[in-house]
Amino acid sequence: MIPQCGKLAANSNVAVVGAGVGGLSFAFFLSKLRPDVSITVVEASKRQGGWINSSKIEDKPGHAVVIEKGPRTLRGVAPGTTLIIDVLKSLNQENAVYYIESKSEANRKFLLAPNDKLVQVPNSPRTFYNFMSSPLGKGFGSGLLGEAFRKGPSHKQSDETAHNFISRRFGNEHVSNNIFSALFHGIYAGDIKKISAKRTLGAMVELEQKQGSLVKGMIKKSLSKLGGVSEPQLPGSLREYGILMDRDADGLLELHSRLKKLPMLGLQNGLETFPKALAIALENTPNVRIVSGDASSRFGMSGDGKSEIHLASGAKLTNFHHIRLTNTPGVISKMVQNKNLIHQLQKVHSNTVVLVNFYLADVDLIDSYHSFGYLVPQSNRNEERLLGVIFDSVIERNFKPFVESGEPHAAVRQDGKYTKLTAMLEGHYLNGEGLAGLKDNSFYINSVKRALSRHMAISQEALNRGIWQVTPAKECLPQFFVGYDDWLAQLREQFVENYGSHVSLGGMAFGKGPGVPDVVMDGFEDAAKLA
Ligand SMILES: Cc1cc2nc3c(=O)[nH]c(=O)nc-3n(C[C@H](O)[C@H](O)[C@H](O)COP(=O)(O)OP(=O)(O)OC[C@H]3O[C@@H](n4cnc5c(N)ncnc54)[C@H](O)[C@@H]3O)c2cc1C
Ligand SMILES: C=Cc1c2[nH]c(c1C)Cc1[nH]c(c(CCC(=O)O)c1C)Cc1[nH]c(c(C)c1CCC(=O)O)Cc1[nH]c(c(C)c1C=C)C2
Repeated sequence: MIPQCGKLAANSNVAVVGAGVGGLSFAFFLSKLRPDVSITVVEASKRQGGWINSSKIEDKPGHAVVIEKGPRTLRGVAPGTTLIIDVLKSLNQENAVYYIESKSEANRKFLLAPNDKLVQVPNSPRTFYNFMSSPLGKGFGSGLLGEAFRKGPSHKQSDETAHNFISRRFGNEHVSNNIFSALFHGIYAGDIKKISAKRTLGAMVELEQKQGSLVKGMIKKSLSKLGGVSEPQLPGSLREYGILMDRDADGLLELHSRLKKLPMLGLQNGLETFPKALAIALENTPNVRIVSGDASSRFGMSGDGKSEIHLASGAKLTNFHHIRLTNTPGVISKMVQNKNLIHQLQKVHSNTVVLVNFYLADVDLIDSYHSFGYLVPQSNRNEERLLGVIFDSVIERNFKPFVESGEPHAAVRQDGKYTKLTAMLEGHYLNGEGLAGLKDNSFYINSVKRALSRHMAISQEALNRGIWQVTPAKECLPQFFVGYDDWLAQLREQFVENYGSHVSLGGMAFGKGPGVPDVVMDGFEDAAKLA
């Protein structure tokens, strides 16, 4: 987000706080658009990539296995994914791109019913029948049939919880408790009963406000599409990207048209391949430097219209015309001095997710549940406080090379069987206790073993033979509370009051959404506003 501001003067200095994918993308695009501008990226840790963290273990001498400790897939439909793939192409790394076909088993998803049975999310008449016959189907059929006749709120309200919105539209709370609460676990690690409907279900909220109901709105939208088969168009942000970055418009349109039909994509050696490629390109760019292992402790205006950053090491970086912050509101609140700003930033809580990675060579324990994975809705008793499980080995074995010259994915080449999965726990369940409530690694490993045995009948003996790793991602996912959009508008005003156009905000909490594509697109758009 950049307040309405002028372009950077020639030979300006810009600082970027954070070398996650948001900060690296912003720096990359700005360095391309304005090679005269000096850019300093300040990163607290010694590694770059932020929550994107593709680590490696060696299960046999010389055989490296990628273990994802953060994101691993990108949704194809997001315009930001087109940007990511096109940047990888410009860096001659298109061969690293893999995709999952819509009809692939890796695009199936399961939900855990209250009776601890895994039920596939419908993608065919048979799976629809099975789903509706399960406890998860309660209230869905009647809710959908009556949805078009249920009125919206008597008064236009600014915001409400996603739970209230869904429950009003379906005329019962079962659909939220059984289905939508699981999706909110799988994206926000959050509690649907506390998250903003406007921020997370904006398109649905707009349909109710404008068309009176979701079904009416979707029918109207479909009919309008039937009216005129329009030529495929590039979204505005991609058109701007093509022009400013001198990318072939037809090629971009073809790329975007192809990507938006793909449910998800991944990268060889993990998603970290993208931030790594950005960091290498930046390190080979004149006027750009990355300072790693030294946190920004505070920043502010230095009186001459410039801004400065104080580092944890005691060093001070001065003479900046613009500072880009790409951290969560809680982290930023520790860097500012203004009490009102601190108070406003501290209103946003970020949930902690505990990731438990499991790998076992030579045997496929996932067997009849081959899919992307499963999510646990709030209607399940869920004593382990499990949010969901991703079946990485199923995803990897179904990856197809995005370009013809691309090699089959290592998992496919191997053709051997193996089990790789990532369980995610805690999230909003930890909120009552905070970080002090985090348990030790063996507690989480045992919780996942119990859950996998109960949900998938995987034997404890097999689970005991595998490799386990536990990674607490502390305060990683900002929670979009009810009224978040109004909060963000107020925060933007406060930043302009305090820093004019000298500071901008990027990253999960301030842009279009929490996903990598959103953060990368925000980075491009805001770099373009300055350039
Ligand atoms: C468990 C998990 C799973 C996810 N899965 C997906 C997925 O499947 N698909 C998807 O699209 N998205 C996913 N996401 C979201 C994705 O990780 C984020 O969108 C993306 O990584 C955000 O990047 P960022 O640069 O905005 O922030 P971050 O990655 O948080 O980077 C911020 C950087 O700032 C640094 N920093 C912090 N404090 C300071 C300081 N004081 N000074 C200097 N540097 C500092 C940090 O070390 C970090 O490197 C997932 C996130 C999590 C946590
Ligand atoms: C079980 C917990 C979690 C899983 N992923 C995340 C959590 C907290 C985090 C996360 N996952 C995605 C995003 C980006 C969302 C976006 O706006 O792009 C984030 C922040 C991706 C994602 N996760 C699911 C879907 C349908 C998507 C979007 C498509 C994609 O990018 O692949 C649902 C889902 N998440 C998890 C599982 C096991 C699951 C479905 C079975 C893990």
